[in-house]
Amino acid sequence: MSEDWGDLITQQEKGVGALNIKKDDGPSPQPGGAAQEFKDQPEGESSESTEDTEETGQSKGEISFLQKLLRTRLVQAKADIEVLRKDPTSPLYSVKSFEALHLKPELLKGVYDMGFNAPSKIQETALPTLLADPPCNMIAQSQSGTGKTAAFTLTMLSRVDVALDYPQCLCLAPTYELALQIGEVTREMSKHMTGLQISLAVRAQKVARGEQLASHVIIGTPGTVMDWAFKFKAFDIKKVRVFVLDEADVMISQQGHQDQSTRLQRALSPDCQMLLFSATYDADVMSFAEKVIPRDPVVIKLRREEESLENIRQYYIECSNQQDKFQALSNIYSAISIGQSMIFCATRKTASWLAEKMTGDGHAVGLLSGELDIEMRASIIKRFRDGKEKVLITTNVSARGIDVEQVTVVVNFDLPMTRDLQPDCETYLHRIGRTGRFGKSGLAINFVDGKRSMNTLKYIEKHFGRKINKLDADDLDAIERISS
Ligand SMILES: Nc1ncnc2c1ncn2[C@@H]1O[C@H](COP(=O)(O)OP(=O)(O)OP(=O)(O)O)[C@@H](O)[C@H]1O
Repeated sequence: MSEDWGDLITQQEKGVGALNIKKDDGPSPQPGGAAQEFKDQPEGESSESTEDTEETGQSKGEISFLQKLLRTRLVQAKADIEVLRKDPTSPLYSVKSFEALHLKPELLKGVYDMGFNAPSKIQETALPTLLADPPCNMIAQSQSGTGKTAAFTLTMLSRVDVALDYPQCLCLAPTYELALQIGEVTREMSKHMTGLQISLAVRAQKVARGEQLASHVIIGTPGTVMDWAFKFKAFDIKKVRVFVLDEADVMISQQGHQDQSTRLQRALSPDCQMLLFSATYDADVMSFAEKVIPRDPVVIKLRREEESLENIRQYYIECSNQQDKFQALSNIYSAISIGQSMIFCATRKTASWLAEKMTGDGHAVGLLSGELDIEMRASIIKRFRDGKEKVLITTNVSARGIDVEQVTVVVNFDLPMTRDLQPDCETYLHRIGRTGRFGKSGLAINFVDGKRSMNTLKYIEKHFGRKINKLDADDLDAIERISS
């Protein structure tokens, strides 16, 4: 995925046609830019939110996009794959290398240039089927970060004929930012495919009446794609050979998107290859998937990665109030050298208070919270990933999907609770499961202030069957020892 928000922002300034992304020195959200479109969209429900304390102002699309920005690499997924074929006699192919897929040499070069040495689990299972002839429809589910985008991008680029000057591949994404991300991956992967042109069908991009697109791949949001296809007739949807619907689980959170996607799909030629990707396979996603991907799709489901707390040393510190917690935090930061850390607070108010206190103490702190617009949050994530800030203070917004390699310490300034104030073990796992990945050891420190939070801690300890040791915030030697 793109690591450069600046690139994404500048793309909005370009006209329809080939992606011609100008490099930008850093995040420079444009006031009034196209990302502003999101403010008008309905707010999504985050299962991580609680009414008066948490982030409630974000759509699923925004969350998905921010998680992508926080992720720096492929999530390792377990091998448990379920493949449902309508034709039980079909062999289940699997490839262990990109060479085995017999890609066009220029495409293979693009894949290697992106640093992909071998296909991921979902890619190794899906790609042989995706690239087989005759083309076959597919519904594929696997958790975020397992390589789905690369899988369908590769499919589109494998099937495109650069000699033909009209759109042949159409990819729908639920939001502007997600569409731009896919555009970025497609651009990178196709960089050796001379003449290949990509158009972004997002609200900021206009087509003139009567204009005929000569680009080969269109990536966009359903509403704009519909306008281009039906209102402006800027391309002939019947000539599309590969249709991809990405992030179906996010897409269905908006009825309008569902309807638009379905209308577009119905206008496709019957022999167009239709693909749907989703990070989850709840019943509502599957029923939408079956509606929008008819005609015997192959269904691939990859079991969710199970995170483990094995490599993470967990501690708790008893404090009497917020100020006391801050003091404990200061002791920790003075006693151990921390690469990068994330601190989770229950409320925006606490998060802002803490950010101010820590900044006053000379720490380089980023504050990520829901009241900021998406451009600001993207820019904060980029700065943190680039190491410009060592501490990221946040509420639950970023608990999931964080995979910033340098994060060695996670602090629960407040323990995670559900909406009805019960211990939230799942969020705890997502928060601290982000350090200590890939065999590295991580450190999680929990602040406990009072009976309720002590009960929460005990509950979490019991739930995971792993001891959370007590730490004395005034014993600097002990704090020093836990870091070694
Ligand atoms: N075969 C591969 N080898 C190494 N890295 C890969 C490979 N495939 C994808 N990646 C990288 O892993 C990360 C996640 O991949 P990708 O974005 O395709 O996942 P995804 O399943 O589409 O995630 P989401 O559901 O959030 O869209 C990206 O940074 C991508 O560049």
